[in-house]
Amino acid sequence: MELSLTTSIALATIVLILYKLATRPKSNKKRLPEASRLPIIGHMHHLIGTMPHRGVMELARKHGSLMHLQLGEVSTIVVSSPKWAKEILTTYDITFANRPETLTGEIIAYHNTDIVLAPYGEYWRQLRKLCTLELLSVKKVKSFQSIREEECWNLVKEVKESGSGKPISLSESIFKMIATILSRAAFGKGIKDQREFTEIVKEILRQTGGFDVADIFPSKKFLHHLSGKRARLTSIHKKLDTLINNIVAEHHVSTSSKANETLLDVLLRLKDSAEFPLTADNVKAIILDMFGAGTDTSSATVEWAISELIRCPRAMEKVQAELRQALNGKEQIHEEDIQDLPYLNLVIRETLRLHPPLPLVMPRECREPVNLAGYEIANKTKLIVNVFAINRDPEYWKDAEAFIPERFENNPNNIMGADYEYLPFGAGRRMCPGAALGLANVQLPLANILYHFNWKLPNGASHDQLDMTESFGATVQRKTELILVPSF
Ligand code: HEM
Repeated sequence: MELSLTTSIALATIVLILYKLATRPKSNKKRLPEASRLPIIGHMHHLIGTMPHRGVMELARKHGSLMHLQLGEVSTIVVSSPKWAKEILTTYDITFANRPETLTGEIIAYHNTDIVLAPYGEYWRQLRKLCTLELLSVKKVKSFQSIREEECWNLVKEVKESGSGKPISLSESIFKMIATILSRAAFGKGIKDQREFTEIVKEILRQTGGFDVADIFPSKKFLHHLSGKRARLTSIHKKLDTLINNIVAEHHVSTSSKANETLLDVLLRLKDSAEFPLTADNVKAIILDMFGAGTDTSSATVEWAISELIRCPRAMEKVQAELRQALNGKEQIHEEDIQDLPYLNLVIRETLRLHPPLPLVMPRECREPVNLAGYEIANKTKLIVNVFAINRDPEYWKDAEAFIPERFENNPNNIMGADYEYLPFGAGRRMCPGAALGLANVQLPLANILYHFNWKLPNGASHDQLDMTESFGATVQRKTELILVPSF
């Protein structure tokens, strides 16, 4: 059979291309170490069935503390050692100062106009300034002291009313208390829809975190519809938007004194100012952040602290003795009473080391191509800093897996290790701006729970039988509710 001239030319071209591909010199670009990968899904199969922070830590232990992960379509670099965290969060911090776009951010966070997800730039810088000067300043955090004290006291009364020796779900009570503290700080006393608002925030937190199919295949829009995620998020957003609109509409500026303003008062005062002009949607996105970033993080920390103390009776006894000696029979605790209690603070720091609520911090994204130690990193590469792995790096931490609050004695750094070996609040430009509020919302609740009651596991279980399984979502929480029996 004779071939036509065109077919012959086409075949010759294909053969030539194949020959060129087969004989082309191998790229001499240095490639980051990585695990074996599969077409389309990349390295996702290594993470199936694992908690992402633990799965990624195991991969890093095999492939190195600076490694590559292909998550579907998204090229990602993973940092898992203090040395690399320091290098990237100092020298390359500005290069990686963006956040990757996510479906949740687009739909829920008013097109990524909140603080957590806003792209690096002038708008985000203004928001951070707003946090430092107004919303999360030391003064503002202090101004909410009486709210914290009242709500902690309400929790104590609730436990007392439920009776000595009767099991209660501390998980539920702690989350409710912290959500109420934030709600009162944001909106003032008793908003009508507070319960519904808290439930929606909880639902949003359930929908975030992990490696969502929509975020690992951002170009495959049909998957976002197929998985039902887009529809779910849209429905949550509608409910949330209506609720915040109602809250704003019913809101009366409660005070003429700046010192006593709620977070919403501050935002409404600034909304039309020349200094921080904000749209109505910007105000809603920022309010949402205060809850989204502030509730689960603090409540998980209080729960993990109590869980670790239950499993370590020696530390429990020591922290309770410190509190009881300092408070000397006092009924209601004020923040001044516990400010300088060293062991309580060591317990909180050790809890945040073993259980950073955001173990993979918040992902970042490269803003331009960069050469990192000889590796070419492309624009828009995602960055994951595995703080969980860093906080447990055996090269930096003796008995890294054990709960030993004393390890922080004589270590003056509170929220960040000098060598980037301790990063529960992240580091660099995008570091948590709410650390002071977050810590205040951990310290007083924990002090109250430990001071007023002794705790044990239900049904006579021994302290080492407490289930410590994690569940990965927006934050890492206990998988099972923390049910304990108080005595007083
Ligand atoms: C124990 C409590 C908390 C912990 C452990 C925590 C931890 C973190 C971490 C690890 C990040 C990511 C940092 C990074 O990307 O490098 C973050 C970001 C953030 N946190 Fe917190 N946080 C806590 C409480 C709070 C509170 C109470 C608020 C405010 C009410 C808050 C507001 C934020 C915001 C707005 C961001 C985003 C910052 C940005 O992207 O520029 N956090 N937090």
